[in-house]
This record gives sequence, C-alpha cells and structure tokens, in this order.
Amino acid sequence: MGTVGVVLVAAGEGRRMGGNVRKPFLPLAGIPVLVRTAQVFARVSEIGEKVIVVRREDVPRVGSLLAAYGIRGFRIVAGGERRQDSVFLGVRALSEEVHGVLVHDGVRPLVSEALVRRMAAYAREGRIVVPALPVKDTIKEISGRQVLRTPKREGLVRVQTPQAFPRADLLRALEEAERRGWEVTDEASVFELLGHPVFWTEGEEYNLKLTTPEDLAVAEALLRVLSASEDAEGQGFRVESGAPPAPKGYDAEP
Ligand SMILES: Nc1ccn([C@@H]2O[C@H](COP(=O)(O)OP(=O)(O)OP(=O)(O)O)[C@@H](O)[C@H]2O)c(=O)n1
Ligand SMILES: C[C@](O)(CO)[C@H](O)COP(=O)(O)O
Repeated sequence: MGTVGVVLVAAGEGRRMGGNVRKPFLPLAGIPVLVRTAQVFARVSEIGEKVIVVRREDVPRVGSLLAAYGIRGFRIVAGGERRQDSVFLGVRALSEEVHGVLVHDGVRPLVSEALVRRMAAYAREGRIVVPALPVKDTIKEISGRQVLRTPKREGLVRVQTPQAFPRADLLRALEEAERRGWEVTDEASVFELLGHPVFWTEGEEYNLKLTTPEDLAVAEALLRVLSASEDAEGQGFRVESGAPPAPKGYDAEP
C-alpha cells in the first residue's frame, strides 16, 4: 500500500495570536507548541516520512529545537505565503514512496496519537478524510451587524486536522487550485471544489488549534487536566491500540 507521510505546517504569521513570539515557538506548559506537535507524530510508527514547513528564517531554529528535544526524522522546509502554498511545498518534499499523506497544523499540539493512527490508516488506503466534530452553538449567517439566517446545525461540522489524502492527488489538486486562483483554508476544500468526494470522521474536542491568546490558556488547562487524570488512558483521550473504528462519516459512502 505504500508509506504514509506527514506534513506539519507551521509557516504562518500568527496575526490573530499577536505578541512577539510566533505561535510554533510559544511555550505550552514549558515546551514549544511545534515541539509538542512533532513529538506526537514522532511516536506514531505508522508514519514513514515527516516534513515540517516553517518560515524560511525559522528553518535553522527549528532544526536546533528538534535536536534539543531529541526529535529525529523530520525534514524542515521553507513555507509559502498562504497555507496552501506551505502545504504544497511540504508535500513536494515527500518522496514518491509516499502513497498517503496527512496534513496537520503545527499549532494543534493536543492531537492524540490515536487520532493520528486512525487518520494514517485512511491515508494508507488512499482516502480523502477530515476529522470533524458537531457544531454545538447555533450558527447565524450575517452581513455586517445584521443577522440574515440560521442554517440547520444538523448539517454542519467543524473541521480539524490531520487531514488524509493520496499524495499524488493532493499535489494535482493544489496545482489546479493555483491555476484556478482558488484560496482555501483547508486542502479538503480543493477536492470539494473539484467535485471529488470528501468524507469526515470523528475528531477530538481536545484537538484545538491555537489561534488567539485565549486558546493558549485553554490548551494549558487541558494539558493540566490530561496529566492530572490518572485514568486518562482509559477514557478515550490517549487510547493507542486497536484497529481504527469504522468512521461514521463513511456511512453514506457509495
Ligand atoms: N503561509 C502559511 C500560513 C499558515 N500556515 C500554517 O497553517 C496552520 C493554520 O493556520 P493558522 O492557525 O491560521 O495560523 P496563522 O496563519 O499563523 O495565523 P493567522 O491567520 O492568525 O496569521 C498554522 O500551523 C500555520 O503556521 C503555514 O504553514 N503557512
Ligand atoms: C485547516 C484548519 O485547521 C481546519 O480547521 C483550518 O481551516 C485552518 O484555518 P485558518 O484560516 O488557517 O484558521
């Protein structure tokens, strides 16, 4: 079936987080965010090739950081202007041995090994799958300060990473997005725009993306909960063994 590779993207500007330290380098309970994320993927033996995409000026710093934490096996490459450019550069750095690829935000450090393994299984099978969770709040469509309408919550999910793709298809899709001038916030969107079926599977509540300063406080608190909880291993947070469960998002698959 071929190898599974991962591309961790961490070349953003972090405008919404603000501050002097870029998000990947912010300490989360004393360990830089990107190091925490890399540590999770480094522990998953199903992942063969690993790439981290960072801003060009951060390449040497990330190399030293990974070495300092004893994390081996990552190629570090310079990213692009938009997220999709960074993903493209990262995927291109994987070898042709790689059949399936996981694309993950470097700033989602609380992703569990269990979710990575589950998504790696989809990638190995050549599936296009995103982890997602139901929407809990009522969502309103707006125009300025005016509320226009309320879409049915049952038909909405909030999407996370790691997202699974066949490597060659992802490269072709991103090239097509470039040709057509599509700007997307995740790579699955390109397949949706191309009319290609994309499926979803259950994501994780703890797998939050560090976007604004409050997220950092929440992530610190979650880490405290995880480490304080003696039986967290058995509570579904860090379950690591067993075959991937049948994804509910596949129920409607033709
Ligand atoms: N040119 C870019 C833009 C984003 N990303 C990465 O994509 C992930 C998700 O993006 P987001 O959280 O929005 O990060 P930023 O783009 O850094 O944040 P902002 O939009 O607030 O500037 C992050 O890990 C970010 O580093 C990237 O690798 N290259
Ligand atoms: C890929 C992603 O993390 C899924 O939630 C998200 O789309 C990234 O979006 P952002 O615009 O970079 O916050």
